[in-house]
Amino acid sequence: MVQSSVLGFPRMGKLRDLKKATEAYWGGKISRDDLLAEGKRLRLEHWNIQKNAGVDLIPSNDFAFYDQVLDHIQLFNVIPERYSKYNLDPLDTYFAMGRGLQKEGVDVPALEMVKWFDSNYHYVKPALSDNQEFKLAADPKPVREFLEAKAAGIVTRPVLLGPVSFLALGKADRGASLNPITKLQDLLPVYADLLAQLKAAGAEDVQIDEPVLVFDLAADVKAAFKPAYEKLGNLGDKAPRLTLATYFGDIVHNIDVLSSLQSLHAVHVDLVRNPEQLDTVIAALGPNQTLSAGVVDGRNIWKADFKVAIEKVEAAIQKLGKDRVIVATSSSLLHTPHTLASEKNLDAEIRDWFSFAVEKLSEVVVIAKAVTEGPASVSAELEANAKSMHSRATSTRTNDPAVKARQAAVTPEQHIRQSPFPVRIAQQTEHIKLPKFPTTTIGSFPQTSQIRVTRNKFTKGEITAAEYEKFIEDQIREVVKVQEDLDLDVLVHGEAERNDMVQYFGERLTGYAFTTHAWVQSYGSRCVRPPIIVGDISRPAPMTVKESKFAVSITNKPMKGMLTGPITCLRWSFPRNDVHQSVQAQQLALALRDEVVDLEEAGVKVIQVDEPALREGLPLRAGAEREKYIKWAVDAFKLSTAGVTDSTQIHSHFCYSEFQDFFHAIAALDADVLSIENSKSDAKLLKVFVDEKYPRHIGPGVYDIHSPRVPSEQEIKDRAAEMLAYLSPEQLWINPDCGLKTRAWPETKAALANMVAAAKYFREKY
Ligand SMILES: CN1c2c(nc(N)[nH]c2=O)NC[C@@H]1CNc1ccc(C(=O)N[C@@H](CCC(=O)N[C@@H](CCC(=O)N[C@@H](CCC(=O)O)C(=O)O)C(=O)O)C(=O)O)cc1
Ligand SMILES: N[C@@H](CCS)C(=O)O
Ligand SMILES: [Zn+2]
Repeated sequence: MVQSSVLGFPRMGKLRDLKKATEAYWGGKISRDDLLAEGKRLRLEHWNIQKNAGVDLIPSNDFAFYDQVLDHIQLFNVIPERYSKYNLDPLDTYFAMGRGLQKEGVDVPALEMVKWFDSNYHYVKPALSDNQEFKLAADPKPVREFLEAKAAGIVTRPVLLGPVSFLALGKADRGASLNPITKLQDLLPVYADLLAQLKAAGAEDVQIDEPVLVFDLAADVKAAFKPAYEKLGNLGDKAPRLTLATYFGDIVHNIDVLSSLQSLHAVHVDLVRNPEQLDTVIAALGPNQTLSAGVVDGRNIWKADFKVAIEKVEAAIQKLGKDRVIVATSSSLLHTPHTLASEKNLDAEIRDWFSFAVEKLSEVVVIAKAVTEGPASVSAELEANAKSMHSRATSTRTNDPAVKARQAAVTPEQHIRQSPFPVRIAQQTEHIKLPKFPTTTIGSFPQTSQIRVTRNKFTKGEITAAEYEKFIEDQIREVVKVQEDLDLDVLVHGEAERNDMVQYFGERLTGYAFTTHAWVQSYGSRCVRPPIIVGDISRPAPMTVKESKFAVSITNKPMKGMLTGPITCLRWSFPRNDVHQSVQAQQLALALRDEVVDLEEAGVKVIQVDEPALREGLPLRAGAEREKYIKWAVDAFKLSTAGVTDSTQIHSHFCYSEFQDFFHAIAALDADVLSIENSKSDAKLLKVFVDEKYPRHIGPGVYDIHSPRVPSEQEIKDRAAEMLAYLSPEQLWINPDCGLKTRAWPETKAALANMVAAAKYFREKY
């Protein structure tokens, strides 16, 4: 029998219940026990949904109050002393590491948070000390949650992040210099103990995620797999069987590693992303090993094409037999929204093309049944699926000849600014008039609950468009006044009218569908509702001009227009899977180009086009695919921005971007000013700008915006002084790491006041 399996389920709940409970706990509105009870309720609900859908292998320990990697940091006691020294309740230590804490004598910033592979999910990076010791937590979470499910009559397959990935995704803590992978031998006994406890609790199978296998691995990381799994896979009756899971890429380049891991029970590969790896992986399996075939997309919302999926699984069965194949989601379903059932406003034709997490459970079950019992056993499901596939493939909604004609007419010249940077900056200096060390922010100001509630009322028709517009104008007025009082140099309008920097644009572009409840966790309690690209994209009307024009009209200071770039719009939407992403990016670029030109005409002299997802889209492995991506992605940005005159200053913003291996792409954008996230990284990383003789302006973030903590003026001065070791005073802008939408007003004003004071200090000094 071919079993069905799921690698992980979204944990927020149907109505973002976990977000609400967690934020209520942080705000002191519910107790620790209330929060723990809500976590338990959600876990049980999610296990039952999977059980009722008929899934054979149901995950546990995929739940986390903040992040699954952070769970492992606490599980193995990789807790830096700056957090443990306060002897907080374990849950509060956990949140302090995730989001920082500044309260009642505690003042500690968060651990670094970075993107999870090429997704829009963020994980907390393990930070190891030179003398790092590992210790398994008492009452380990994976065992506790396994027993919790078992008590409810559901035998689950616990999910662990494997030791090699845990270490390879970590780093040396501040002041330490170790290479984390050198600690493998010390970590393995802790895993062995954990596996033994899981087995004793009744777990027969464990899913052990080693997603780093999709990367080009450093030799020492690659070499770590064999000793790790020789130990963990040979614990005999004392341990569960291990299914090693990889996702978001292929493992063909590391296939020798796989061949050496004969102690594993099963290997999971992502056959949505890389179907071509199937034969190589099968050939590397030992005679008793099982293949977990990831054929239902865990990263997108399109219905699986049953015909294609079944063909892949049948191809595996041909070689391995039915008992050695499992049908699975390609990755955890964490990256998909909870259920399509919550969407009441979707057009019926389009809705029929989608499948969210709950619906994907049925997909793995149907595919497993089709290959176990034969297609006749699920003929109705197969027929309905074939109809949906046909409907989408032939729909006129996906095809806009006018968009295609415009794309065909794009010329190389449209990607290039009129003059080179020295000419442009001279004109911009004249046109915009800025001091040295100009201060600015990244765009958004606090999205207060008043803003969200008012928008919600407008969406529900409880207030009129005119009332909402007036409300937004008042918000802009307030934000402009605050910035003037703070004496910032380049102002922003605050983005109060935007629900999200991508969704907002998706809702204004033709070719998109958008949802009401399709939330996906981005980090911690924060969620996003990615709009869905269903067809060719165009801009029926200006999207941001009204608010920017209004903002320009109420101040004498320069006002930045604020747009989300084509690659970020693409990556943080659910993209089409029937058209290459480069085509979708170019369509977005053309729509944004018109918006940029309209903003310029409206008197906006500075325009920022955010591209925080540019780095995230980089193929995970070096090689030709990467270079191709960089070419089309950079072209899309340039196409969107190069329609302006020299005196208009183009900014771009990047957060979450490790730019060391990506510098040439950022440089190729030819943006006049870059603002980049830098406050939690070593300023030494800026050396690349010197080495590469980067000529244009840069604002490396001087403080972290993810935490409510207020940086002191001195801290900001120290940070900027470090930057000046690498950047010239003429180049340096002073700004935060990213937008301020998640912050509250008191900390925002306090932090910006310190930032402006620090900038003035340098202005005096130079
Ligand atoms: C910069 N980042 C972003 C990423 N991806 C995006 N798509 N957008 C981003 O900005 N990826 C990388 C980072 C991740 N960072 C963040 C930062 C902040 C958030 C965030 O705050 N998310 C909000 C939801 C934002 C939103 O869409 N709000 C809507 C709906 C608000 C709402 O909850 N309404 C209520 C009713 C009103 C009320 O009572 O409050 C409801 O529907 O029930 C809006 O403002 O209209 C979050 O709350 O998590 C995400 C990623
Ligand atoms: N302009 C956006 C960028 C976030 S990456 C903001 O300020 O929120
Ligand atoms: Zn940002």
